[in-house]
Amino acid sequence: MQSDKEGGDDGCPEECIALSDFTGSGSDQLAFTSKDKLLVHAKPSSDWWWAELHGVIGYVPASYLRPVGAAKERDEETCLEDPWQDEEYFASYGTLRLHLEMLSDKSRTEAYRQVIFTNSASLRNKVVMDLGCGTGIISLFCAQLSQPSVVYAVEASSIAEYTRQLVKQNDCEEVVTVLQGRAEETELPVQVDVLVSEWMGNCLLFEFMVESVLLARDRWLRKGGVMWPSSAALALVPCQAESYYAEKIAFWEQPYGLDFTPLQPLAQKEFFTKPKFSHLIDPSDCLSAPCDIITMDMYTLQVEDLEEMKGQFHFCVERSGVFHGFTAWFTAHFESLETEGATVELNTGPNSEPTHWKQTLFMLDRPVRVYEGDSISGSIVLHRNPIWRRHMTVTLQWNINSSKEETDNCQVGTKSFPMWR
Ligand SMILES: NC(=[NH2+])NCCC[C@H]1O[C@@H](n2cnc3c(N)ncnc32)[C@H](O)[C@@H]1O
Repeated sequence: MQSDKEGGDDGCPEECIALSDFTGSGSDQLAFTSKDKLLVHAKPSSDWWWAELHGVIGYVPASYLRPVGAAKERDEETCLEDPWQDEEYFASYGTLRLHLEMLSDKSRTEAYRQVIFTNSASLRNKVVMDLGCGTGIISLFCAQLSQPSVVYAVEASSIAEYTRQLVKQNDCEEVVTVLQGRAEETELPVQVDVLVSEWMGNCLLFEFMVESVLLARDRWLRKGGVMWPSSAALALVPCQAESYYAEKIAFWEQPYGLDFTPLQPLAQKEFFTKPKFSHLIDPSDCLSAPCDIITMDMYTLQVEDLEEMKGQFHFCVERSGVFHGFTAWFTAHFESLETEGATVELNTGPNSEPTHWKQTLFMLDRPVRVYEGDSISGSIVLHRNPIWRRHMTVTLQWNINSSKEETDNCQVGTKSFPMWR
């Protein structure tokens, strides 16, 4: 409600600077670019403001804006230079640690070899782009198992210098061309028939390397070309996590005969605010059948879709137990180059061979006893961080519909988990 003085009681109109690009979706949202100066006319809610830019007016996400002249956040200072944190990101891939981890992951690496092997005939004379090739393993599989005309192995980190040596060492120079640089800045001489990449991060999206893959698709994949993976899905299941809960919370009940329970709220905040990466869930800890709550079609997905990925779920509790939280993982599918050919699946869930991603555990603040026949329904939102572009926040909202009247379970809950900022 506007007050009678010049500005409103929410300080409007107020000039704000954009901290990051916002492409917006829906006709009433106003798109803008990082560092644009917008005039905020009203702040109807804490999340969405009514603003104007170059004479156009619409809703904008408040978290993307900072009032002109307001003190810059430390994060904002550093992130305006490098919202992608590329320096440390590509430095981490310039050493062998992560490449050793990925190459040691047989499920992951064999899945890509299987894709190349089962499509070897159709890859003959094809032009392939391996985006983020790392040590070049996928490109070497292509050269070793099939006869593509060329594979452009694109790699931004300094490992690319060694990738060139590996290509030479394995007599693949005729086929594989290593291009050092970010895919977004790489020029290829031709369009490609196949764009292959191993871009999946924890919880599928973390690192947001997928944005680079979508941009390369739009720029270099020829009409009718193939994306590998062709699709990907995020799976979720309500679960028990008794040992993790005991390790982090129950521990304080009586260490060495003393009562340390006043530390439990601190422990819950410290250990359960962020998701737990590399969690190995035992299938017996799943309280229901999992479901795919977010699916990504790599042919139609748009970069702006990545700002906010939403999913709904409805789980029927199949076994009584303690609902400690949710576990998430992903599957990726690689369609065949031949019509009617077999699709290859990379499944990082609890019923498949473990991978280096393992699974991701989201712990509730308070465990809830649930019973067979109960249902847990709700929603998940993966909200990309408007400032730190490789990060996101996962917000889970759930309702427990108990099949037993007498239980006093908390029926509704919601929690947001930063990954990592
Ligand atoms: N599955 C993942 N989460 N990460 C595994 C693949 C990551 C590899 O791709 C490289 N990489 C990531 N983004 C890019 C990019 N835009 N351009 C070139 N190389 C890249 C990165 O340096 C690393 O070698």
